[in-house]
Amino acid sequence: MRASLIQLGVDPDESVPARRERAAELVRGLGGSDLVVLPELWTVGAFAYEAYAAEAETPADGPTAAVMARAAREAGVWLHAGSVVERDAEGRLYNTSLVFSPAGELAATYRKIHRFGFDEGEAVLMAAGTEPTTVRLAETTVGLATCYDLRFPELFRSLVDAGAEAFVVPAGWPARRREHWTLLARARAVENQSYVLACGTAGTHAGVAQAGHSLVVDPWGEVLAEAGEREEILTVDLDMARVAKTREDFPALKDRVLR
Ligand SMILES: NC(=O)CCC(=O)C(=O)O
Repeated sequence: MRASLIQLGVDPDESVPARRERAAELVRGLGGSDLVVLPELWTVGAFAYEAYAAEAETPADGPTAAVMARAAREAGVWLHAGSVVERDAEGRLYNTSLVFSPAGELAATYRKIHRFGFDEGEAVLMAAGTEPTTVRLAETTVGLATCYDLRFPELFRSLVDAGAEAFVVPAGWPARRREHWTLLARARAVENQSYVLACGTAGTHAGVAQAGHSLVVDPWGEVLAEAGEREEILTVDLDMARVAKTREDFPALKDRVLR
C-alpha cells in the first residue's frame, strides 16, 4: 500500500475555505497513492477553541465533507480527511475523523474518545466518542485514533483485537511535547506489531507551535519516514505482509495473559 501523509500548515492568516481548497488540491496531486491522510482539525486548528462552534459542521454533508469527497473521487484514493468539528442533532460537538472511499463515499467516521485539555478546551467543549473504529481499505484493516488517543494503549489494543494491521492517527500535537509524539507512535507500533501513520500539523495557531514531525513507523518500530517542522508530504510504500510476518516471527501478541 502506498500511503501519503499531508503535514498541512494551519496558518490563522489563511481562511478556512482557502485551506480546504488548498488541501483538496494537494490530495488531487497524490493520485498515485492508495491512501492519503490529513491531520486533526486542520480546518479550524486543534487549539483554536474559540472557533470550534463557528466552524462546526455535519460529517455527511458539511463543507469539508463535500470538498474532501470530491478530492478523493478525483484522485481515486482512499482519503482519511483528518478530523472536523462535528455538531450533532442535539448541538453537541465532537472531534470527528472522516474516511472517504475512492468513489467519494463516506466510508467511516470516528469520534475522538480521549479529549485533550483536562478541565478546559477540547475536554469541556467537545463530547467524547465511545466507539473504537476500524475501516477496511486497500485490503487492509485500519484502526482509527486521534492525537491525544495516542497516550491510551488500551484503545490501540482493542483495535488490534478488532483486526487492525495499521493505525492512522491524525493530530495537532504541540512542539513542546514532540519527544512524546515520536516515542508514543513508535511504542504503539512495537507493542501492537502494526504500522502507525501519524500525521500532524505544521505552523503555529492559537499561539501553540505545532510539532510537525509526522511519521510512519513499521511493525518492528522502525521509523520509515519522518517529516520536519514545516508543511511537507511524506509518501511511503508499506509492505502489509510485514504485519503477519512480524507477529509470526516474534509472537508476543499470542502471549497476552490479561484481556
Ligand atoms: N490535540 C490533542 O489531542 C493534543 C494532545 C497533546 O497535546 C498531548 O497529548 O500532549
